[in-house]
Amino acid sequence: TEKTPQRRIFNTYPISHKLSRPVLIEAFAEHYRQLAADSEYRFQEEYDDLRSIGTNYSSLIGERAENRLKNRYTNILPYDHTRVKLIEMNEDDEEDIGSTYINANYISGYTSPREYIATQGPLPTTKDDFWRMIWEQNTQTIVMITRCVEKGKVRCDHYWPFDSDPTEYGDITITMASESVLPEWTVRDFTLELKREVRSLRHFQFTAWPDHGALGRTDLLLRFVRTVRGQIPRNAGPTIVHCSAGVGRSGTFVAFDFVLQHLARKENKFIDIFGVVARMRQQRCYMVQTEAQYVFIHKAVLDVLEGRVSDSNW
Ligand SMILES: CNC(=O)[C@H](Cc1ccc(NS(=O)(=O)O)cc1)NC(=O)[C@H](Cc1ccc(O)cc1)NC(=O)OC(C)(C)C
Repeated sequence: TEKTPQRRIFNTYPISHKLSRPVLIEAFAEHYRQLAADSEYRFQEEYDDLRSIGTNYSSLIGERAENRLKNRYTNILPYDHTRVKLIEMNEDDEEDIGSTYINANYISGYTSPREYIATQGPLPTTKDDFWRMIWEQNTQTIVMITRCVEKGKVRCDHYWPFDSDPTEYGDITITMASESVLPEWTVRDFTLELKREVRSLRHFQFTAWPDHGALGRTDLLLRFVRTVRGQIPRNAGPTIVHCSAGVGRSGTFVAFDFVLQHLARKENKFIDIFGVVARMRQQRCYMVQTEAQYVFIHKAVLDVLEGRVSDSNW
């Protein structure tokens, strides 16, 4: 009998497809419409395809018994391969991994492989380590996307001074130089001092985004991201982005900031939100933690492309 021609069936995407799904910018509106059709069926499908990405990476240091109390949530641990290591404090020869541990990961961005550090909201027991990380990483911008207490639950320690009195966090003295409270966010300027060296840092706290919820208004996120992006010093180390767990709202902020930087370059003809989130998921677990946040990123990008919200860089 005539041999049936062998049809090669790809039951698994080639790796490149699995981790990226670029869309022509001029076709993005139609792409969004298709994903949103039938009660967002294809958004759900695409978000489900992200679930397994990154789950093969280990979090052995975060799982250690001596580090258990340094984690805010039992299920949100930093991957070993991208975790931020605090510089050794003791002189002993053997490495004391516990003294170098903080629940934080480097996240690559549009201009640098360590453009951001995504981290949990500090705990009372980790806020000194948090400031130590900021000093060691030469961070000059903190983006906080949570309130300390939401719906009666503590989401983050008040890890900065309550007033302008200099306050010590370990070896570092923090002084609040100014505080500007706006309807949706607060901007604070701090000075940090260690062994007579003084540095400055700007703290942006977005206060209008409930945990596990979607923000709803894309113009708010756009204005906030642009405000922050426009004030990050060029010579600074990684920008710290945190919420309560450092994955949902933080991941949404980072993804949108990345895409806006990408769109600002006219030579770019494609946009790959799936690929941006997939890459972040290989660096920190659950980045963009809900499907609603994933849809929200798309809606915010669509609104920018269609001019419903103005972004002068774009
Ligand atoms: C869905 N909620 C969670 O997964 C949170 C961690 C978390 C993730 C994301 C966010 N949003 S944010 O990243 O935007 O801050 C807040 C909190 N985890 C907990 O509350 C976990 C329970 C849990 C929930 C879901 C799960 O799959 C596994 C374990 N509880 C927990 O860690 O309990 C403590 C705080 C008493 C130690």
